[in-house]
Amino acid sequence: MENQTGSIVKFLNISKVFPGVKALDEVSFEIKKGEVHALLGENGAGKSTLLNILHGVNNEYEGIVEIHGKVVAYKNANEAILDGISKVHQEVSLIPDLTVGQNITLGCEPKKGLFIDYNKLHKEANKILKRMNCNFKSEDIARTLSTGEMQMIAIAKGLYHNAQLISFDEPTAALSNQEVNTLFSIINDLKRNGITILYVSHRLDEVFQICDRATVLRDGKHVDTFNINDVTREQLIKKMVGRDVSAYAVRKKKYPISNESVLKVENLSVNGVFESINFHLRKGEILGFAGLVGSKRTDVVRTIFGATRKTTGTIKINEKIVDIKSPEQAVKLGIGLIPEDRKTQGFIKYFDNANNVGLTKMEKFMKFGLLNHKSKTKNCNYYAEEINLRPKDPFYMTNNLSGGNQQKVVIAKWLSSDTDILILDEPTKGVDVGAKAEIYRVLEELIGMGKSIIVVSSELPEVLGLSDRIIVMREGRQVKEFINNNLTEEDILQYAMGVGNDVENARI
Ligand SMILES: Nc1ncnc2c1ncn2[C@@H]1O[C@H](COP(=O)(O)OP(=O)(O)OP(=O)(O)O)[C@@H](O)[C@H]1O
Repeated sequence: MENQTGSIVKFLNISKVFPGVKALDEVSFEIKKGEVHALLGENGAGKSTLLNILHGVNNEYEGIVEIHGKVVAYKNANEAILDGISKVHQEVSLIPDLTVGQNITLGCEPKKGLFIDYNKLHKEANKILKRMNCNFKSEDIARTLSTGEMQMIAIAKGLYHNAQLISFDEPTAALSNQEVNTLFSIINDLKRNGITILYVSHRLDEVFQICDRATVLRDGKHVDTFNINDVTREQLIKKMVGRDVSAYAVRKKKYPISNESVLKVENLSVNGVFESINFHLRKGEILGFAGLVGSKRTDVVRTIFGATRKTTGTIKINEKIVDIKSPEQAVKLGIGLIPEDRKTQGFIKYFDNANNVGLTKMEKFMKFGLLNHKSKTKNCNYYAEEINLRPKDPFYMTNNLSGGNQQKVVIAKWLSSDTDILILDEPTKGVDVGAKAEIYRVLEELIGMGKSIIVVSSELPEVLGLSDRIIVMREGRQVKEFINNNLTEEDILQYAMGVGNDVENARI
């Protein structure tokens, strides 16, 4: 029997340099066999780079990786999988038109002579799915499954290859509460079976809930590795950020809200998606939208922004009816939307930070018909400082930033824009704890300047901490509107989950 407390992975002096950035600087630590080990750090700290090295995605680095005491240098992710090192990442890449079983066994299908033995393939895949208590089958087509179920396939793929370690990178970002619970019970089950978990997340509650030990990276350097029970939340944040930061959304000042309504939405519907949405947004107010995954909050704000065509309803800006047919029109009318999917909808791949941050106000940087690069760079420098962009370099290509820093660029683009109405969809998803606090502070500043804000968020403490009023949605319907007076998470959840049925008296 193997030593349960021995290490499965040892990183020894791992360094990795990208042009202009030392992403990892002599990082050394161990992951013990059978533990759930959190890998933590701010955006750009080096977490993904280290994962890529572990999984053979990135094979040019300095230092040594040992698995089970043997030095390894995987040339690609497949070599790592065959050696028992698997990964489940946020954007699970499956072939949607293949069956679940084909996805699980892809590249290593059981064969009968020269041909794939489909009977055996489904039998083996179903055995794994049963072990994981999944309620879908190997024969199902992958495309028909939910995000959470697709993640289960990625885990099953690891188990098919006899995974000894599975890494998870922000696995809960797109999951419903129930799917998160299922995932955690599977992780506990894997752990009981001696499988090691490496867990990357910015959601600290989850880290305290399921992790045994944690390693913190900061600016590519190893800060500490410790038992999670030995630190408080505040101590953990301090290790990550290097200073005291509140991870909670708290409004420091309450500004007076005028009665002037800047946006009015009446009976807005999109056939088959959501119906009869009615609300108004006042000048200087933060209006929160709460609801479970699938409640269609994103669809509502995308429709207001002109990215989806409405079926019925009226939108008024400053009491005037407008017909917003495209996002360009919305921007002209003074509405900005920071989308949830910032990677594909937020920035231009071939632009540097200065161009991306300044994207919505290029005409402001024009002087005598020429682009004034100095003021564009100054604009970027200001916001890079505000939200702690890493690296802050205005000439750095946004596409080469870490995932979280790319998000910060998109957020900076809209914060720096001159929109009167700003809609933020999941503003702090994938954003580190330090930047969260900065974003909350900038939102407060904007409100102080008389702007109006809509925040869609799955993080209840965030909606509760920021909003003056909160609209709760469930399955495409607006089920409750609250004035945020000492509201609790339970108040919101009972409507989001369908326990409360105060639809008739929903508006206050
Ligand atoms: N392909 C690349 N080219 C240039 N620089 C890169 C590349 N990939 C990563 N970097 C840089 O390496 C550093 C570490 O990035 P990494 O993606 O590992 O951070 P992270 O901790 O995973 O951040 P996040 O929480 O935002 O995902 C960052 O400064 C990033 O800009």
